[in-house]
Amino acid sequence: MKQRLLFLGPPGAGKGTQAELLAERHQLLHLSTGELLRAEVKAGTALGQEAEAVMARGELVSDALVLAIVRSRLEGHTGGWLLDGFPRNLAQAEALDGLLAELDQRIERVLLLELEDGVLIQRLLSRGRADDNEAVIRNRLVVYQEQTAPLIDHYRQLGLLCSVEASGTVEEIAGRIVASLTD
Ligand SMILES: Nc1ncnc2c1ncn2[C@@H]1O[C@H](COP(=O)(O)OP(=O)(O)O)[C@@H](O)[C@H]1O
Ligand SMILES: [Mg+2]
Repeated sequence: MKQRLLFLGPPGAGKGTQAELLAERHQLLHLSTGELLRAEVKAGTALGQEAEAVMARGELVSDALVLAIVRSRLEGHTGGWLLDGFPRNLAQAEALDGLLAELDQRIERVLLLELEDGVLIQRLLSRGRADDNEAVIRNRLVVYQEQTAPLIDHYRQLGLLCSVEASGTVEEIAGRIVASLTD
């Protein structure tokens, strides 16, 4: 099975849920930049203080800050990994390429979780995180379309992209993901 993966898709598509499940079942390192940033905010670190207001608006925190977080976790890790919420724009994708070249590793597959906007918004509203109110959700979807969606073509051109229908139950989606990683 492929062991070095990116999860791509809009907020609410289920990246975190599926990434956590897959990581646990296949002993992969799960790196969610959103989770790591929220932990920094909670701990009140300098980094967290810098990120908090940006996250509350649904915008992206600085590429340098996020890259530093990812770098610190991937350096020294030799096994498989699964990145969720990173890269989120082309600059981050290029920075990741540079980091992986240094580590002599490469992305084996990019899983795009696809789901229609209406369902995404319903899922996010029922989740109720601090940045899950309607105005911020709309902004996160705009930021996704403008900054993150261009990564779809980028990874398609590299022959790494695999689309997965992200509707249905957690286990149904997990089944589709595993099937797409073993072909
Ligand atoms: N790679 C990243 N670059 C910049 N900001 C990020 C990144 N990852 C997470 N964030 C910040 O954390 C917030 C929440 O991210 P995340 O938990 O991944 O949301 P979701 O999974 O709902 O898309 C984002 O709206 C953004 O402010
Ligand atoms: Mg998430």
